[in-house]
Amino acid sequence: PVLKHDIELPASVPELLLEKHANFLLSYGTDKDEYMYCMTEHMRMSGMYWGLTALDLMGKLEQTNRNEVLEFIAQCQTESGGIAASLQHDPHILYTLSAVQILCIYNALDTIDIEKVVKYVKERQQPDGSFTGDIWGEIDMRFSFCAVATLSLLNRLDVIDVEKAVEFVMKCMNFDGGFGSKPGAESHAGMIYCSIGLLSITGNLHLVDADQLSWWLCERQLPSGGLNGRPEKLPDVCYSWWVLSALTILGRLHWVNKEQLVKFVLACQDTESGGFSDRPGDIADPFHTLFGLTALSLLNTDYPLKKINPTYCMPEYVIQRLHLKPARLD
Ligand SMILES: COc1ccc(S(=O)(=O)N2Cc3cc(-c4ccc(C=O)o4)ccc3N(Cc3cncn3C)C[C@H]2Cc2ccc(O)cc2)cc1
Ligand SMILES: [Zn+2]
Repeated sequence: PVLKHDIELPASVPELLLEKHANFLLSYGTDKDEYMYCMTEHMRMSGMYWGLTALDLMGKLEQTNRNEVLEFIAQCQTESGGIAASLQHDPHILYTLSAVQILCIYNALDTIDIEKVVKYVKERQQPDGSFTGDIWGEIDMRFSFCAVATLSLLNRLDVIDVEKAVEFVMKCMNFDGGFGSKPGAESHAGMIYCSIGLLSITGNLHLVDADQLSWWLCERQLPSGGLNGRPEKLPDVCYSWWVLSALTILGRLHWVNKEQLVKFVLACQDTESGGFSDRPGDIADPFHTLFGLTALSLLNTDYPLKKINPTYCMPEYVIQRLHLKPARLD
């Protein structure tokens, strides 16, 4: 039997409900007892990065409490220099990147000890060029991207062995042109974003077969217009980001059907609460809200959204303010 790997879109989809999405994000986490607020404490720093970046894209950053956020980040920096997701939590490279991204958006890098952040990230690199996520030793190519993105935002890529880091990423490339989380792991759109992002920052995009990889990426688009992360999977709005950002860096964004994808993304809006969910009809969250908006930003729609930088997943004006020029194939 043919397995169902796609969804039916409703006949009509709502317009972009920007005010509702802004209110959804601004009120997320105000009720400290709210179920989702408690359930996401372990990734609070990333949740704040997703919400603040989405609000900035909508031109609502001045409605956020800048001082409260900066105070929280400073309190989350630990003895090791690494930054934790929440107070009293352990530091991790995922949350160290999220914190540095937020500080760059607020133009407030001087509110934490940068030298100690650099030391923490440097200590994560292994002899084979790979990176651990924290002191417990888990290796994942995601952490290589986090390390390189964090250090490049701080203009301190000099402290790690970039060549070895690139060597490890290329060991994660598969015969289908895609990338997995470790050598031999299956290709996944999220891992392709991390590897292409790292190669973009370090100026090594010539190492990939752009046509073969872009073909694998645009194969992610389904009849519903949505994109999935691997063959045989259901579409999900966050894959719009992983796939579109990589295709943009590879200079082949035009290979996807823009109109159908825009329709899918708009169908993922929650017209009641505001925000985007992974698929039409599911619960909205800040993670999918950011990636619904970044997809519309990358697709050059007429909606009043700021440009997103495909390599760093941060507003383009912030990357320009930092004088960063991540490479792209044209
Ligand atoms: C709801 O189940 C999960 C599963 C994994 C995670 S995760 O932290 O490993 N992560 C990010 C992620 C976050 C959310 C979410 C809900 C509410 C908030 C508040 O900010 O954020 C939801 C999902 C999610 N996932 C899981 C996912 C998304 N689409 C399909 N799935 C299975 C992604 C996951 C991995 C990740 C991706 C990017 C990143 O920067 C960090 C982690 C979180 C919740
Ligand atoms: Zn998703």
